[in-house]
Amino acid sequence: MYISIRTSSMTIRLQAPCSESQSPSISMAASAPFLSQPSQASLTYTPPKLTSIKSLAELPGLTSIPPIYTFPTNPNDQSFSAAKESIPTIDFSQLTSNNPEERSKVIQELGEACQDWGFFTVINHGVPESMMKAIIEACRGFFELTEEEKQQFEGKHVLDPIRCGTSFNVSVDKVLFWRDFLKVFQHPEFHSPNKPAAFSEIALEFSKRVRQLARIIVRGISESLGLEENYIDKALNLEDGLQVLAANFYPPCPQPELALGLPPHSDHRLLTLLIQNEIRGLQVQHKGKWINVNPIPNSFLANVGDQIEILSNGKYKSVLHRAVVNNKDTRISIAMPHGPALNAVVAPASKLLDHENNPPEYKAMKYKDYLELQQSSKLDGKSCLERLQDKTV
Ligand SMILES: O=C(O)CCC(=O)C(=O)O
Ligand SMILES: [Fe+2]
Repeated sequence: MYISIRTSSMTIRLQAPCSESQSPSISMAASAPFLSQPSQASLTYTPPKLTSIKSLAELPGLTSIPPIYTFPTNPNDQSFSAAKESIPTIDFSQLTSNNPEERSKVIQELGEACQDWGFFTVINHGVPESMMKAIIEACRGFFELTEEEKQQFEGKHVLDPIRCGTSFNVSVDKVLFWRDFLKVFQHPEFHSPNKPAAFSEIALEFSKRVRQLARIIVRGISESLGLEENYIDKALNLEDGLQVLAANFYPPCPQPELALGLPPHSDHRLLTLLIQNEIRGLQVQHKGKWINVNPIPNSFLANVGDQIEILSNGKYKSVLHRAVVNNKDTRISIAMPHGPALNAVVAPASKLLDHENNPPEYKAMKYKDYLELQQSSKLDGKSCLERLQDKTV
């Protein structure tokens, strides 16, 4: 399938991926007016392979987006909350406090945040701001590598420890997303692209710190559910838990109202901790309406993933969120999802079940199987989690 893009000086035809057998890249076939006559063989132009939204966004004079990036109905659905509600804040320092009253208060706040929002801002976390900025710049440096350099890291399988690409999964996406990504496994084994040079050192330090935060927050969540502090740690073997650095790059888009960076989805892990540059773009669904998230400097945005929804038997829901794009600035976000060990089986905690009044709502599944299912399917709301919801019990 070919699609045309008009820039102020030429028309470019792109070959869009349309079947699973095609590689996750878009090859550009030239049809600039001055090259359009096949007889002019000497003028044959072999354009570079277009593998990223960054290289498309940087085409000089791009004024419209190719139809493959255009949603049939307005993707930026207008049902925004008029209320001035904002995501709750959790003071991380209180989670590690020796003062039992302070700790029980923050555990309660954490439980309420998980139940009412599924999202919360984490402050006083102790990760130096310079480190947060350095990892964002390291990721920017990765996306700014040449297309050829990045191609070395184009993973083929969802369990490849280093994988970069564009959209979500171009072999299943019907409409492409205005986003490039880099996903790197950080734990139980640390991986890193070898470019840019400083990436590895910064990523190692940053992910260690973030994993410590995540484990302490997960203990707090466990306690807030009325489980033992270490219940989730032990049940899902978090010592070997999967931690991924998932960086998103959203360049300026000439028609931001027609495109999306990421569609509404829930995160499939236990807990994601996200940082972002100063550009807005994330929206969270709350009480059926979308809320714009304002980036708060020096904080992490945490959200509950599908595995917490399963484990809590639906008491804490993984919440839909999406990324919109803009026509001025590049937005970079780094999500650090923390999951169970790949071979752990996730099921509702038995202590939270009562077979008469609170039967299990989700089937048990090995985390590795869930991960493969989610990453190889179309990103579509909570469709993956819904496959586990056992309505027959
Ligand atoms: O870019 C964002 O803020 C959202 C990223 C996200 O939802 C994800 O990577 O799962
Ligand atoms: Fe997400």
